[in-house]
Amino acid sequence: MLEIRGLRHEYGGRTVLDVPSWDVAAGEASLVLGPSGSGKSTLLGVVSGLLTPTAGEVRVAGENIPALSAARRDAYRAKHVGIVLQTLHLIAVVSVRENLRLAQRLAGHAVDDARIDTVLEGLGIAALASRRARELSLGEAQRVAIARSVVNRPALLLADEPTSALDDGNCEKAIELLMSQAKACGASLVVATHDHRIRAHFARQLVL
Ligand SMILES: Nc1ncnc2c1ncn2[C@@H]1O[C@H](COP(=O)(O)OP(=O)(O)OP(=O)(O)O)[C@@H](O)[C@H]1O
Repeated sequence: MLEIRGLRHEYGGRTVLDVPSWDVAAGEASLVLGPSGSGKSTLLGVVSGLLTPTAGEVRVAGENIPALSAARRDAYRAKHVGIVLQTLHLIAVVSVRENLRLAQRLAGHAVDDARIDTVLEGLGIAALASRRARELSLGEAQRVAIARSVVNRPALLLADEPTSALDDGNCEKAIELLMSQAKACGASLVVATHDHRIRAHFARQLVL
């Protein structure tokens, strides 16, 4: 699903990311570990097509993402990539359902409330559908962000520090939910973190 070759990224002539070779198979879960500043967010930015690397190939289902035009990269991200960031970026003043409908529209899909209900039920938050995002607890908001990331059945689910703000119980739950949701849509999961608590969940690890 994901094949990286000779990937390098520089800021101001300083190399901040250097990944000679890395593969993630379809449906596989993989952890990217590294201390602050080691390039984890840069790697996810490149894989999601938000950032054009200085050099290298990033193939997703055979397509070299950095070589696509900006418009095609946006379309690729909307259709095939789900992203959960540490800052959840929910739209605070609209309902949970509207947040998910917006994700469907942005991906060019028709609104599908049945799909939204299925995803919310799978995450145990069906009762929150009409609540405004700003009225949610952190744990609830995180589940909504996971729901939004999978609502369009992505091929690739990326999570940047999804657990570092969570206590041990919620940390376990968040990882289990990410894994079960990735499995439910057959997505490859890539979690970038410096949180060593979640290491044991991942057989495959890339250390930056
Ligand atoms: N826009 C930018 N301009 C210049 N340098 C940058 C920029 N973005 C990131 N960097 C630098 O690139 C390096 C890698 O940053 P990155 O955010 O990828 O690390 P990270 O491993 O995700 O860190 P953290 O765990 O703290 O989020 C850091 O040294 C950072 O200072």
